[in-house]
Amino acid sequence: MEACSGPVVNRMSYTLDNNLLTPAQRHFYEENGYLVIKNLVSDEDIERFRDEFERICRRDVKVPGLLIMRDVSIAKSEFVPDEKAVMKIQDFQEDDELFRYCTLPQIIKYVECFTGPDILAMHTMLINKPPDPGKKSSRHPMHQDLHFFPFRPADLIVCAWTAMEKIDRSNGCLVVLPGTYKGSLKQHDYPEWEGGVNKLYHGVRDCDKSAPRLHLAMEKGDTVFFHPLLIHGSGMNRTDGFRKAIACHYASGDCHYIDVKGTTQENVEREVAEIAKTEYDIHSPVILKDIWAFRSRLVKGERRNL
Ligand SMILES: CCCC(=O)SCCNC(=O)CCNC(=O)[C@H](O)C(C)(C)COP(=O)(O)OP(=O)(O)OC[C@H]1O[C@@H](n2cnc3c(N)ncnc32)[C@H](O)[C@@H]1OP(=O)(O)O
Ligand SMILES: Nc1ncnc2c1ncn2[C@@H]1O[C@H](COP(=O)(O)OP(=O)(O)OP(=O)(O)O)[C@@H](O)[C@H]1O
Ligand SMILES: O=C(O)CCC(=O)C(=O)O
Ligand SMILES: [Fe+2]
Ligand SMILES: [Mg+2]
Repeated sequence: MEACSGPVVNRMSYTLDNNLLTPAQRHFYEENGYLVIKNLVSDEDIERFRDEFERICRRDVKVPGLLIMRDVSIAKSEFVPDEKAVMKIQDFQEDDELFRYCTLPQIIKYVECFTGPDILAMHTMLINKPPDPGKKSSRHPMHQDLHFFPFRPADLIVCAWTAMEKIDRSNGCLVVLPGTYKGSLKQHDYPEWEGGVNKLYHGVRDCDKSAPRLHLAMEKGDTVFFHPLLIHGSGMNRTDGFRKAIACHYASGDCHYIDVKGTTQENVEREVAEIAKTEYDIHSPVILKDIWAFRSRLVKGERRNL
C-alpha cells in the first residue's frame, strides 16, 4: 500500500510500496508484468541446488510428493537414473535443500512487494531443458501460468524464476510478451506440434502472433519475477547441455481457491486428476484445491485462506 496518507493519485495496482523497489522498477512492472533482478542468487546456492537435483535423479534421495517428468522424446524409453532422463521436477516442497530456494531472504523480500507480508510457496519446479532431439519438442509453448492455478486474485500471485546458468537463445531462454498480463486468462490447449508436446505444456489457443516477443537472456543467478497472466514460453535448446532453471510460484495468504468447473481451466483439473491417479494412486475424485492446499507451504506470515 502507499505509505503516504490522504487520497492517492495514480496508485500503482500491482506492486506494494515497501521501499525495496525503486519507482522506476515499480513502473516497469506495472507496464510489462515482469521484472529482472540481476545476480540475486549466489553461485554457491546454485551449486547446492544442482547437486541436490543430481541426487534426486540418481534416486539417492527420495522426496515425498515429488513429480519427476521425463521428456516426451524419451517418455517410453527404459528408466535411466541420470539427469539426462529428467526434463523437470515439480513439487519439491518436502526437499529441504531445494526448498531453501523458496525461502531465500533476498527472494522473499522481492516477493513481498507483490504478495504483501503473508506468503505461501504454492508451486515449485526445477526445469532441466534437454538438448532438442531435432523435433523442436524442447520448446515450451506460450502460456499464462494462471491457467494452472485454482486461486485468485491473480495480482497477489508472482513467480520467481532463477537462471542456474547463462541462458540465452542458444539453450532456450524465456520468451515474454510484455504487457500481456493486463489481458484476461485465455483458453489453453496442447499446441499441434508435429514433433510432440510435453505433458501439461498447454499453450494459448488463439494467440496474437504479431505481438512483440522479447527474449530474456539471463546470467547465472539472475531472477525474473513475473505476473501469472504474463504470456511467456521458452525456446528450443540448441546446445548439448541440459539448461537449468529453478522457480517458485508464491501467493498471498489473502488469496482464495476458486472452483474451475465450467471455466477454461477444466482441462487442467481433469489432467491433474489423471496424474494423481497414476503417480500417487489417489482414486477418489480429487478436486484441484485439495491437491494445492496439501502441497503449499507457508514461508512468511499467516496462511489464512489457502
Ligand atoms: C502468442 C502467439 C504464439 C502462439 O501461437 S501461442 C500457441 C502455442 N504455440 C506456441 O507457443 C508456438 C509458437 N511459439 C513459439 O514458437 C515460441 O515463440 C517459442 C516456443 C518460445 C519459440 O522458441 P524457438 O523458436 O525455439 O526460439 P527462438 O525464438 O529463439 O528462435 C526462433 C528463430 O530465431 C532464430 N534465432 C535463434 N537465436 C537467434 C538470435 N540470437 N538472433 C536472431 N535469430 C535467432 C532461430 O534460428 C529460429 O529460427 P527458425 O524458426 O528455426 O527458422
Ligand atoms: N528419469 C527418472 N528419474 C527418476 N524417476 C523417474 C524418472 N522417470 C520416471 N520416474 C518415475 O519412476 C516411476 C516409473 O516411471 P516410468 O515412466 O519409468 O515407468 P512406468 O510408468 O512404470 O512405465 P511406462 O511409462 O513405460 O509405461 C514414476 O513414478 C516416475 O515418476
Ligand atoms: O523454464 C522454462 O522453460 C519455463 C517454464 C515455464 O514457464 C513453466 O513451466 O510454466
Ligand atoms: Fe510458465
Ligand atoms: Mg510412466
